Amino acid sequence: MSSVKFGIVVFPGSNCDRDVAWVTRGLLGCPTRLIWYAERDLSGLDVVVLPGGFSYGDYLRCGAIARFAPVMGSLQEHVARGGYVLGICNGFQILTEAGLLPGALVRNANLHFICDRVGLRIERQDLLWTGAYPAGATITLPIAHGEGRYTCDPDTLKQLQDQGQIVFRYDPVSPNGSLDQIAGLCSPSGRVLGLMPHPERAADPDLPGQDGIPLWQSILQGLAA
Ligand SMILES: NC(=O)CC[C@H](N)C(=O)O
Repeated sequence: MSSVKFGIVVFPGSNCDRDVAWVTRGLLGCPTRLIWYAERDLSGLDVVVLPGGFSYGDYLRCGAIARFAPVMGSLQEHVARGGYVLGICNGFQILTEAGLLPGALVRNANLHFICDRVGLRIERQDLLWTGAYPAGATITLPIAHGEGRYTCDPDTLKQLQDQGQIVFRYDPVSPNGSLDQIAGLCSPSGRVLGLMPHPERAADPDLPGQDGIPLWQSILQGLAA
């Protein structure tokens, strides 16, 4: 039993909240609280997860409405206090819409929803999220999105590159046309991570892929230290 406390925000239309809870509570044995989007209490949580799904039916743009949910004000405060946030897929989209991560996720280059397993290169091993992966690791994780093509202006891209904020790159090919093969990035402090692939769908020993397991182990190792 680990004492790392996870919160998972549930928006109307989230569909990966219970998958994340299955990993954090079921497999890792960590205290895990599901937090309805209208709540504001994030006290006592180490890591807040924004899960994948179709919040508000993906109307306007994925994540564009969820960013106005009451819980998002508390999430901003959680970040300001130095708390950790993990945005997976729709969660990553919500983080960019909320300005907690730079840039935007727009329609896949082929205009199709892509459900597949993709290769990824892990660019940093010094973060809370990646410490348990071997240096230079390439892994395979599932993706399932229609708006996963990362884009930003040239100055922002240079800043992301210079500050080492790009954590995951598609390798060898980007399935969705993402700028600079970007699949996941972090805030300058490294405490906020967003990624399009789904590490929670590659953590159960009964599933064919388990390359998500080290991401969850990294968090436990980092916060237990
Ligand atoms: N799996 C997800 O979180 C999907 C995100 C979003 N609904 C999209 O299609 O891009």
